[in-house]
Amino acid sequence: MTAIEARGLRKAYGGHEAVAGIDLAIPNGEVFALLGPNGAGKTTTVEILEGHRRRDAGEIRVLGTDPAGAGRAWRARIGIVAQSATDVADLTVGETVRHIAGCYPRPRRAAEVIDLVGLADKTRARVRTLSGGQRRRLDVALGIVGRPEVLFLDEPTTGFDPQARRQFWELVRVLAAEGTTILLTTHYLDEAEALADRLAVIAGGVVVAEGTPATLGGRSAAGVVVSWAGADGPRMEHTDDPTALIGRLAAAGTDLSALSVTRPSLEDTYLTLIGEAR
Ligand SMILES: Nc1ncnc2c1ncn2[C@@H]1O[C@H](COP(=O)(O)OP(=O)(O)OP(=O)(O)O)[C@@H](O)[C@H]1O
Repeated sequence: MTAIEARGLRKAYGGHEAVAGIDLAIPNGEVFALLGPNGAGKTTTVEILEGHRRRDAGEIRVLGTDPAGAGRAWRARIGIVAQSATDVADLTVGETVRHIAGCYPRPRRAAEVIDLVGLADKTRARVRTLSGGQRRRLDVALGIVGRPEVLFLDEPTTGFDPQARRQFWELVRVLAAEGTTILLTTHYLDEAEALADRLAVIAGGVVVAEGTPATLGGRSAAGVVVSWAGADGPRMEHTDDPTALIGRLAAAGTDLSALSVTRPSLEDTYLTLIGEAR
């Protein structure tokens, strides 16, 4: 079954079309990343799919339901980590998570969720005393406490230190292994590469490329760069056939002790796609 489906999605603010015809089809259990520069239309798309923003046109189904008219039962199956944190009253971390857990029919245990996001030692701390990254971890806890079938993560790791990001990646893998469908927006290409089964690049409100991290934008078919230590200093060559090139170098008695063969990184591919879309 397709967990998230959008066809011909459009949304304009005043005269500006922020989302200009987006199609998405995300099967159950997939981790899907939306990439794109600031203002590309990612958050608008995600908020429409969450049922938090009206669309101008297009067909949408999330868990088989149009989010625009969906009720409490549907909402209980959805988890949201929005880009801007929701204001919470002057509660502790533990009270906040327990309070939100109470809104769901079959929540995770609050202590388990707090532990999963690495805030166990902050359970009794007031939310207003948390650091930015700790506050973001709490947002993630609130997004997953209801045991959602579909989880929307809008730039979830902004402000995380490197260790917290790795812990969060592990958490996403656990949720994915449990069968959660996850739609993630991120500006971290390493995050998309580490987590996403598939990804789409959005620019100017349209999808400019879609694929797996390995194949996006023809990445797997793109040539490689072979570099080695030449007699007169470092040498490099672009080639589609590294085996033949290295064979020729070896036959010519070239020193290959510093040989390297590299494909364009996901970031290289992304920047090329964004550049072409301008
Ligand atoms: N409430 C609003 N009113 C007017 N314009 C808006 C509103 N929300 C978004 N926009 C505009 O729509 C466009 C898309 O914004 P959106 O937030 O969807 O982009 P994004 O891809 O999520 O960007 P970022 O990476 O910066 O979060 C931008 O030009 C933005 O200025």
